[in-house]
Amino acid sequence: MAGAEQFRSPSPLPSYKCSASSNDEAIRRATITPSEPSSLSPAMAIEAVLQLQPWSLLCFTVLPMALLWWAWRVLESTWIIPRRLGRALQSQGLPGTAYRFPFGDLKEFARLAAAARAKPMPLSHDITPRVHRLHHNIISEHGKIAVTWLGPTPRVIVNDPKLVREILANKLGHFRKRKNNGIVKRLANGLVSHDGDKWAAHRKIINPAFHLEKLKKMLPAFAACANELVARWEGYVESDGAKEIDVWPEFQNLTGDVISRSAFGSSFSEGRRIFQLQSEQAQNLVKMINSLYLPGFRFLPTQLNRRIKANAREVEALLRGIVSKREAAMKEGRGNNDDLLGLLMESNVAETKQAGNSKPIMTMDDIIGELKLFYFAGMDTTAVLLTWTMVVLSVHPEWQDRAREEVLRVFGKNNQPDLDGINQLKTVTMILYEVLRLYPPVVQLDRQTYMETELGGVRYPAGVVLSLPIVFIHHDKDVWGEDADEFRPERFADGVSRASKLDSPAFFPFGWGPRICVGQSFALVEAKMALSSILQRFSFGLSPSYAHAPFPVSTLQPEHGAQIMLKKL
Ligand code: HEM
Repeated sequence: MAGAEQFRSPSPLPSYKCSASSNDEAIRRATITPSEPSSLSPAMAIEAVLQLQPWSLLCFTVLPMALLWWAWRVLESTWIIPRRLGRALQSQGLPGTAYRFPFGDLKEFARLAAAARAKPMPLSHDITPRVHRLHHNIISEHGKIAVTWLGPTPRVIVNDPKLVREILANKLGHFRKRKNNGIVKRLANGLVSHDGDKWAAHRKIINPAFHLEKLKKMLPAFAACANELVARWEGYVESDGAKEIDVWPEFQNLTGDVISRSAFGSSFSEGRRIFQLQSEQAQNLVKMINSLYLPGFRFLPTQLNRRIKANAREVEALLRGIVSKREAAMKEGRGNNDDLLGLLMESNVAETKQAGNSKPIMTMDDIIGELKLFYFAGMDTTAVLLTWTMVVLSVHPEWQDRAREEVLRVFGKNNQPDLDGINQLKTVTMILYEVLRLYPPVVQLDRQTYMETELGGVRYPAGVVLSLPIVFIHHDKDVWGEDADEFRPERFADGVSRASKLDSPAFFPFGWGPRICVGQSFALVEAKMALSSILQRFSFGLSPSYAHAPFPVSTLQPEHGAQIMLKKL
């Protein structure tokens, strides 16, 4: 830099270079040679800094300090804290791969993930070797509780159902959800991203909208979507032949439509656009996670980031329009509260009144965040449940026949399934539970210790990430018996709590405790309605082109689709 001079300041101020032309006076006062260090008093240094031009102040003081602070935070979170946590766990003799910090397991993980992706597996319900292979290997080597590192983050894998229940029940408030990264929050800033009082207030408002009694009002929406699906399939299939259909995208459309219709009633067509955009956003998110994703990368103007932003803006605008219209209608007494949005707004008003607040507990932005989340949390989860059910019933035609017999007995061949009838479907329920056990849509839950806590005889410091691999618990022979990898719906004949060998439940497809899935009844009624409509009209089997490849993306999806041969009955 032309004409630059140096001055040295006493600790803690670092050395600076500044432009003499713009700061002559400040530099004259502050410049000292190494031979006269004692002549700079702290007051002089502060005065010198105060006299710098704003831009040089920024360049030579604020920016370096910010950089130093950022570097310290990175070092702290990627090295110092993880090492401390890892050492605290090792010192208690917790088994695992704790010494392979930080890249040993990452390399192993990449190798196993590549091997898992390379080829489909034989059609077996034992999917654990393919899904989360790293955790699978660690558990088989080190037991039900083990430490590992995923990159710089130490994790404790907890594979014991009793401890999983204890963590998820969170009676003492020692555990919290792992903080979402910013992208997930931007896609759906709702219940899943909240903690503490905000979560509790939102959950209290949202719960009533999903009560079984309220779902009755949404049943026509469920039925309309199921009818559309089967009518489309009937159009594909010739009357005497069989037709191959990839049911995975079909069910994604169905579940997106169901949420649009049950959330927005008459504004359904805008809802459909939202669900298209949200699906694309979910795929973009996966692309982002699969690419080299480093903190801060999301702010770069890459094509993917621009697309994500544009989508988010459009979804936001559509939702804002729908909510504003509904607010106006409610003020004029024309509000419709037969759909999720109406029920949510009604519950918001009631809770706000009860709390004696002048401002609504959930703001417009909050409501938009929750609506986005319904798509994000409710679409692919239910779509994969239906997809794996079709695959499994194709492989086990005897159960397909039993389910069809039950559906025909309850509804006949042509009658529209209703809630009373749906509640009588015992075999269908057992089948869906068994599919949720073998192919849980959410394969793993994460929690983090919020404060030092004891669990199963080990003291965990605050900040440890706990991975709860639901998929392994659901396939554990100690829990379910030697036939754990087989499809045996009859194990649920006496309900969920009697299904395993243990005397307490070990079935967590919807989570457990206070944060259990708010939409579980919604999802099950929706799945039963769709499955009943399909069983009433079609028989089905696997297509020769089907390749079994369960793969965990955000949910446990069929990597190469789910090609099913449909035949009209
Ligand atoms: C088969 C279908 C579904 C499965 C397997 C499923 C699974 C789950 C699981 C495991 C959780 C707990 C996450 C945790 O504890 O960290 C959860 C939470 C949640 N689910 Fe679902 N879900 C399904 C359908 C739905 C539907 C249809 C909706 C809404 C329309 C929905 C909305 C939510 C919401 C809002 C949460 C957050 C609850 C909270 O944090 O308080 N889910 N779901």
